Amino acid sequence: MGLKLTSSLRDIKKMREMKDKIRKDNKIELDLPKNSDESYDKSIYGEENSDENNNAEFQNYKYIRVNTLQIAPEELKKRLENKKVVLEDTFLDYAFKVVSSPFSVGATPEYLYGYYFMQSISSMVPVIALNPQKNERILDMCAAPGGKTTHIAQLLENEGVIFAVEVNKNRIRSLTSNVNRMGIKDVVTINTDSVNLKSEELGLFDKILLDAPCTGNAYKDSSRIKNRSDILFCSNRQKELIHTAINLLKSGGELVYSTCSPEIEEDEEVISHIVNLRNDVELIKLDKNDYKGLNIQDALIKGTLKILPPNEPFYIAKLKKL
Ligand SMILES: C[S@@+](CC[C@H](N)C(=O)[O-])C[C@H]1O[C@@H](n2cnc3c(N)ncnc32)[C@H](O)[C@@H]1O
Repeated sequence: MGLKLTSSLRDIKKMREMKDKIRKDNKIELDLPKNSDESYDKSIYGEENSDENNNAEFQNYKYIRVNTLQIAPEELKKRLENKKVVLEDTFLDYAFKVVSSPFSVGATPEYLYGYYFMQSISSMVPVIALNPQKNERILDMCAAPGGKTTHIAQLLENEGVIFAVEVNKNRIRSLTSNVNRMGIKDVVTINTDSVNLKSEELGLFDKILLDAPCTGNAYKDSSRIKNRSDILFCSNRQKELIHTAINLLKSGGELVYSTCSPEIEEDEEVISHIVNLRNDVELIKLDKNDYKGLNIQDALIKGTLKILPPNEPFYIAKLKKL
């Protein structure tokens, strides 16, 4: 099955307009390719229907993140290997790629015991970039089903506080169920719209993760149809959310912004918007070399990262409140 990653947005004219718009903002450095816009486009998204991409869906989701609150990675590895699951190491000592398995890895007793979470390796990067530390107050603004909330919790070793906010009532159930399954004790779940969160009610945070609602990607949803109005709707919502996020950060506090959409309007443009509009934020540069084994590169804004096929597409940026 070929995966279509091209779209009208990737028209060269459109790319030029977007770059010009971002280029006008002199606060952030752009990492533009030396060659043409078209080759940048290809280098980001790959060729449409290329053979390389055909196996991508398998590669994306067959990763497990070991819940180190419950079991040591080597112990879980041994248990799964005894059941003929073939695992491969990743750049994280607590995450493995599932090369093959005689059964669904979501249907094992170990999964039910909360020993691991299944997610793409790309979706672990925002939490690594956030670098949560014990005893910090952390806000996860768009939390369900909890892949990143539970990842933050294991790094805090149940010593900290995580406020996990989710607007969708049904999805908050899956968040709560994952938090409980994984034996996490320091998460407060809140069912509300994060745009309306106020520091007067919640206090200020050391770190915030804004894993924003987005139009997604063709790897996650091969039938994904994105149109211009969906992308702009998401982009506007993302800009509102990131404003709220900055308001909720302590001075010196840090925010990681991520999406699993490759669209510039939902990625670079949101960061460009906030950095240029507000005087109380600055970009913290992320280093692609910190994520060995992933197909990752600087995005149009240098120091913000784009993860590319065959990994699940993701955009990650980090900001600091001054
Ligand atoms: C990309 S998903 C988050 C995935 C999650 N961070 C994880 O790692 O499992 C975005 C989530 O944000 C929720 N959401 C959308 N708009 C929101 C808002 N205004 N406030 C809070 N949550 C929102 C969606 O319902 C969805 O569950």
